[in-house]
Amino acid sequence: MAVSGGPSVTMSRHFVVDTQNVNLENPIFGVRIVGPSSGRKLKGKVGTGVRAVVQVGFEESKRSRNLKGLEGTFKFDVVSERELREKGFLGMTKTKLVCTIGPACCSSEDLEKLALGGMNVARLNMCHNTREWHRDVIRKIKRLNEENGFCVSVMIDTEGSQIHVVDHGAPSSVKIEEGSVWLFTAEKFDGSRPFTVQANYEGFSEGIKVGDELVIDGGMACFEVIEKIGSDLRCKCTDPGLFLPRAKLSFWRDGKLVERNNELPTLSTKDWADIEFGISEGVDFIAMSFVNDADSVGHLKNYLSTKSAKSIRVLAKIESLESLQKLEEIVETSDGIMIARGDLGVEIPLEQIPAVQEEIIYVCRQLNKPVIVASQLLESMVEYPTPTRAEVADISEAVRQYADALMLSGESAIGLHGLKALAVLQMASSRMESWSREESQQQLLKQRQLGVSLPDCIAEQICNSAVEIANNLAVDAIFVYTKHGHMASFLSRNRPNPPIFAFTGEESTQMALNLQWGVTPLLVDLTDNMEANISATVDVIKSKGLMKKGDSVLVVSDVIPTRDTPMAFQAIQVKTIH
Ligand SMILES: Nc1ncnc2c1ncn2[C@@H]1O[C@H](COP(=O)(O)OP(=O)(O)OP(=O)(O)O)[C@@H](O)[C@H]1O
Ligand SMILES: CC(=O)C(=O)O
Ligand SMILES: [K+]
Ligand SMILES: [Mg+2]
Repeated sequence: MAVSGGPSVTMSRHFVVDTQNVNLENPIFGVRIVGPSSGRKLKGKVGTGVRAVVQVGFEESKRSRNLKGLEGTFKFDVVSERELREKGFLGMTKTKLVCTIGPACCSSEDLEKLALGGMNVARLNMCHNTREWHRDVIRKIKRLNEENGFCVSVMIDTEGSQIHVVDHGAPSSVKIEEGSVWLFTAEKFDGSRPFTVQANYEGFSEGIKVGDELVIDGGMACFEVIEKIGSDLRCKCTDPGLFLPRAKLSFWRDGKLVERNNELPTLSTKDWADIEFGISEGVDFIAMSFVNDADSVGHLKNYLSTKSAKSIRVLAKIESLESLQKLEEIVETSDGIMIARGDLGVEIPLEQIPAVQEEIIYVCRQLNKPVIVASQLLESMVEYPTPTRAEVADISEAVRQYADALMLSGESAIGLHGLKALAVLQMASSRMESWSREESQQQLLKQRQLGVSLPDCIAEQICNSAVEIANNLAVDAIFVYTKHGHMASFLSRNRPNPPIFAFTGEESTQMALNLQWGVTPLLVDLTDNMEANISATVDVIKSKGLMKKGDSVLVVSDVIPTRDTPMAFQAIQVKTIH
């Protein structure tokens, strides 16, 4: 969609940068609008070849005269390139897809199919399988990225500490009849002992009283505690159902959860060993299970920086009652959030999950952290080749709420139709994205100002305004040049209509941005000369035939101070392609 002959716009209106909350210690701060005749206010139609520039900085900066050429060139990952070629800018999917890798999809061929199917992040759940198995999968993914031109990030998900069943006397599920009496113990037993269940943690019954309710997997079956013998519990089934392997145990009293995770560390000795493993294998994300407070997240982040692994992003999994109570501080401290609805449903009544999900997504957007909606999105597809209508509605709701990413668990890890499930995720999210656009439901967020320092405030406001401009002008794409990904992430936070192409010189930034809504991260050697960076990247896309005359892009760049440009500034430019 070219802007040539497009809507008449009063450029100056869009470029108002809200400086109300900015601490204006520096009096030279201001907005400069550069039109075709520099210095004059630009008013009227945006036509082909017209370029408008807004610069915000501490003072008008000197243009670098050192027009060095671009050192390197960038490569599209094969999936983004194909998607752009097939569907055009507006057709690119915004919602990111995470797939859990398990025995059903761990061969190189399977992983390649998932990558081609749109997997942005591969998740390895350290609860299962051996470290050697995980290492093998990580290396296969890295090889595919390198040799086949994919861009798939790797996430490990810690096992965490949780009370669950180790042994219920059978390899798969066991039926629980109404009225049957079972012994729950932490002691290991050999072979099969009927009506006996081993829990993983010897303190599992601490503080539990006769009369408490024991709930299996958030409602798969219920028991009443009828006797306490030492630390063992004798329980009578009040609501029949099933024990699955690793079934989770929660205790309830007077309709309220008996909170108990405090006794267990968020990161166990095994988790620390898995984290070491993740660092040595160069993973991009660590998802921390059963986070209860911000301190544990901060602790892991500090640890990673002492290990020179600061670029690994830490995602806090929200799956306990306690984490909900401390949501804001956890979101603030972490690099992103996973709404782990599976375990969350064990800790809070199921009917609260939809509202809690919406609230978490809202808080994450406010604080500008990527958020993944996880678990049971397409549960029926573990077995069946088509989803239920309710599942499609669930996916659509998460997309409508503007979650950054959706995650498959068992659907890809052990399911019979993992690839199909991925296709359903992509189709359903892409449909809802375009619907949202058509319905123009995208009002700008009533945003909280996040920046504290003046440069941070400027970057944030620039991105908010840039998205408004991009939507109003209906540009085809937004280009952002970014080192650490902050500007790209602020653009994504505004959920713009056009796709965001984030050019970065840092591989860790590229891999981290893989999780952010609407962002296609591209690795490129950036020089200090932003004009040269812009024209070189545009040239590459043009030379691939992915952009044509009349297409328009909005460019957001961050010029870092150098000897030639001693002042840092950010600029928004709208360019049409000749
Ligand atoms: N690496 C693996 N090896 C074997 N089975 C796996 C593996 N990863 C996942 N699975 C299987 O897929 C199912 C769903 O996987 P997933 O990791 O999402 O479980 P989960 O219980 O929801 O996650 P979490 O333990 O983090 O709460 C698991 O129950 C397990 O049977
Ligand atoms: C993903 C996960 O950990 C859960 O849903 O519990
Ligand atoms: K886990
Ligand atoms: Mg979980």
